Amino acid sequence: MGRTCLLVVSATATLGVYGLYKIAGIVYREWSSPLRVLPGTKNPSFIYGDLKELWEEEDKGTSGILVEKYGTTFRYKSLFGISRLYTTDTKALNHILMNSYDYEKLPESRVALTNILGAGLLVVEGDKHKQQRRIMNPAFGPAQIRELTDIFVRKSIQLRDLWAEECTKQGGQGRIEILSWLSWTTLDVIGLAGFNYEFNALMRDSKANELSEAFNIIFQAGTSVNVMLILRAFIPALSWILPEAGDAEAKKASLTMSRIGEELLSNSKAAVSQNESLEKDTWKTRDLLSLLVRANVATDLTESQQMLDEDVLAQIPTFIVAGHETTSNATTWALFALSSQNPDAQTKLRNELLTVSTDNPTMDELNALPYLDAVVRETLRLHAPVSMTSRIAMKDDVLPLAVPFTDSKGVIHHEIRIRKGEPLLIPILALNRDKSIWGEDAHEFRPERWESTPDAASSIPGVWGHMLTFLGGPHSCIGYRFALVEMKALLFTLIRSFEFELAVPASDIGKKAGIVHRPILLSNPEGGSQMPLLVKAYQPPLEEP
Ligand code: HEM
Repeated sequence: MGRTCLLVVSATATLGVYGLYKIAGIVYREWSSPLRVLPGTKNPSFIYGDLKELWEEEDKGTSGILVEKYGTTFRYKSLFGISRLYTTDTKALNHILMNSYDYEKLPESRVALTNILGAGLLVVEGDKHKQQRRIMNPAFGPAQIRELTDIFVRKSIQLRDLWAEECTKQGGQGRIEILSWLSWTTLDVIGLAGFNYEFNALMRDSKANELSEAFNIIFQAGTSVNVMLILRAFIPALSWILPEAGDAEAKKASLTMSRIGEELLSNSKAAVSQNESLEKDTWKTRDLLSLLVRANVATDLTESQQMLDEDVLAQIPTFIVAGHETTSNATTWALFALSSQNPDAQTKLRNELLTVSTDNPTMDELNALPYLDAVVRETLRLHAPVSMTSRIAMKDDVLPLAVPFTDSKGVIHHEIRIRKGEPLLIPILALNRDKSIWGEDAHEFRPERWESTPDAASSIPGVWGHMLTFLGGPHSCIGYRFALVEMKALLFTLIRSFEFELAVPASDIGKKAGIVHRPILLSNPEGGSQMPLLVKAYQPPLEEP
């Protein structure tokens, strides 16, 4: 007993000393932080610092207010008063994004996602990222997306017909919760276009599909990553102390995902090798996975440059995670904006879309519609589904600034020193809504602004559209062309067929910040993510006799 007591006391003492050592390290790092020269916020809370205000900005969709208050580059307080950098300076962000191997994604989120998804493109860094990106880039090129367009259109038409039935059932005008429907549609699309798999998510009566069920268990009904998995990635010891009740179920789901993934991969391989012997015209395998399998065996790659089967497999859940809720939320926000923020734009868009004589447009026909393009751009600027992301500096570095700042001694600084290990925010939405770039009406939904893009926007280091919505640099969204054409196909089909109105007062629509920004009803936040619209078939006006 005496011995056990001694052991407990010495273990507690060791832990105590270790704790003090760690705290002293944090205090010293803060005291010696090069960020101390930056103008700083007032630190409203010792525990939360400015985090509550930052999250509130995200939730209320008022991104950019802190920038208006403190300028382009400032120091905010994170938990327990630790200083962090906040910058919308385009030169600094360009430096971070273009040198993406010196500014990696946070290890905590990478570990959590790797545990769930495997080492797919969303989580790998360094040489492995370069290798995967090189092999996968061609599968996301314009020619490939052109081939996939009829899947986008087919699924949009299926959704249109289902909404028409709903309207009829409800006596003409239907109250439809569009977010769920769009989410089922984009899941079906990514299944077919991503790996030739039919989720049948839009067929609500059919038995839940095995893969989507497994996926829902792991991702809690597709809304957010399992918090416990993230916590255990942060603190691996938790797996020992707190075996989670749903663990067995999650493991089973994970095994189901792996088994189906392996089947899909072997089907893809078989189809690719069969097609290799056919004429190019009869080439049938156009889904992303098959293109990836094909690129992975390309003759200019040595065996060591090729991706391992397990890495190819990891791309299946990666496509689902990255490409499904992002696009459904973006399309939901587009319909919200056209219903309540600018209903005239809805009419103008419909008039343009009705000039097309087919219900089955090609990618080129969709891309030739200027107002549709402007509506998609304006939606992705004002309602970027991923509102911010983060990085961590892998080495000491210096960030150049386009807009210098003045410290408390009146010294002007044209750059900021960054220490290895410094976490950094990339405020996507704040930059997309920055009044100094977009003008005083930056918070308004005005597709016409795309008739002449402001000069200042050209300095934004985004891969597409003078905005950060798909980020920029080597880690930018590989699926942006896919998302754009899918959104266009959906809007084309739905706006031609229906008239949309918000089913609740606009002031009741809020945003729930998360990895993806989702709409909620402020009057009923417990009701979860939703966007109820009143939908009725569009009736063209009668022609004058
Ligand atoms: C409107 C729809 C979409 C938006 C707003 C969006 C946004 C983004 C953003 C902001 C990132 C960078 C995240 C970071 O590095 O922190 C990203 C990465 C990525 N996205 Fe998308 N995305 C969309 C649709 C898609 C689609 C349809 C796919 C696939 C079919 C896809 C696949 C990916 C992948 C694989 C990455 C990781 C790329 C890398 O790190 O190299 N995304 N996306």
